[in-house]
Amino acid sequence: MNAIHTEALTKRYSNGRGCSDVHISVREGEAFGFLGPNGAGKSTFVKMLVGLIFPTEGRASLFGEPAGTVAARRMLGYLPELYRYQEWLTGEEVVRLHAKLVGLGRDETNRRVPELLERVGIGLRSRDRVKNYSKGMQQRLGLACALVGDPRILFLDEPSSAMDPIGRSEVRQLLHELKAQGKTIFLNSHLMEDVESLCDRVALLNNGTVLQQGLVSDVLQQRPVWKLRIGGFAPALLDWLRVETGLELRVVAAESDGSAVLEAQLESEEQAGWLHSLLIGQGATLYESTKSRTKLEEWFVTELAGKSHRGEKL
Ligand SMILES: Nc1ncnc2c1ncn2[C@@H]1O[C@H](COP(=O)(O)OP(=O)(O)OP(=O)(O)O)[C@@H](O)[C@H]1O
Repeated sequence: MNAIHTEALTKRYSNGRGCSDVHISVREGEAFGFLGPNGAGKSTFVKMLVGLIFPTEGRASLFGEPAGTVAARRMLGYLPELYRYQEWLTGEEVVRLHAKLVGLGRDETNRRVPELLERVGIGLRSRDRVKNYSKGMQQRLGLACALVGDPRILFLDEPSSAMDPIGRSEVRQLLHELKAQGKTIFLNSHLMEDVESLCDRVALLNNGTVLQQGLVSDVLQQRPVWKLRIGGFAPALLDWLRVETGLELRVVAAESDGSAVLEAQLESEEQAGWLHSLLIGQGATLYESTKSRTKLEEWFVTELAGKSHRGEKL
């Protein structure tokens, strides 16, 4: 059974925006990255899964329970994109409140709350009032609240957007630990590196609909970029190669001694070999040739290139 399953899930706000016809399946223990430009509909989709808004059409379930029901909500933890906690309470009180809301007993609350506050990096500040917390601290608090019920599925909407690089790397580490414990993670994020290192699968949303989805490993293998370090480079050689091969070759670096690094997206090792022989045939020296994986960010940009999107700023 899938941890998350949606069929034609659609939310149309009165202004016609939202998201439409989203089909997604996430297996238990998987980390799923939900990507897309600002305003694509990522938060809208998550809000339907956690039961905060109702779909206009379509269906969604968590471990077979219809989204929005008590049975489904019991299984999830949620860190919203726009989090705000009771600023007159201390961090510890906020997490205790959430423990109560998820029905944790006293002993478990007493054990879990300090442990979680420590784990998300609030530790010593847990007795300060939330009004004295920075945005990053409040986001850490939000993570503790999402985790307090030990949920099977975690919905995280930009979980480290307010954090400094140290905070981001701590969150990254925490998410890896949670995944290793078998939690299912649904991650909305603009941080491609985080998605790339954590997620098994991704979907790319644009203007409310899914453009592409698949395994991260497949996406990264789609168009490997080759880097060729050569000697004897001249602009005329590049022009000749472009015409001869029809490839989009780019000069990444060119030195006055004639050495240069060329970059190209190639389909196969054979094509790379052919390019090598053409270069050598033209009198260039091939110092090094390496295949690098396509980064998710390049995929994101390439897939969206030339397409209109809502392009909203945060
Ligand atoms: N309550 C609402 N009423 C009307 N329109 C809304 C509402 N909430 C969101 N929208 C619109 O629906 C679209 C999707 O918004 P959503 O917040 O889901 O996008 P997002 O992909 O999460 O964006 P971001 O990356 O900026 O957080 C946007 O055009 C947004 O302006």
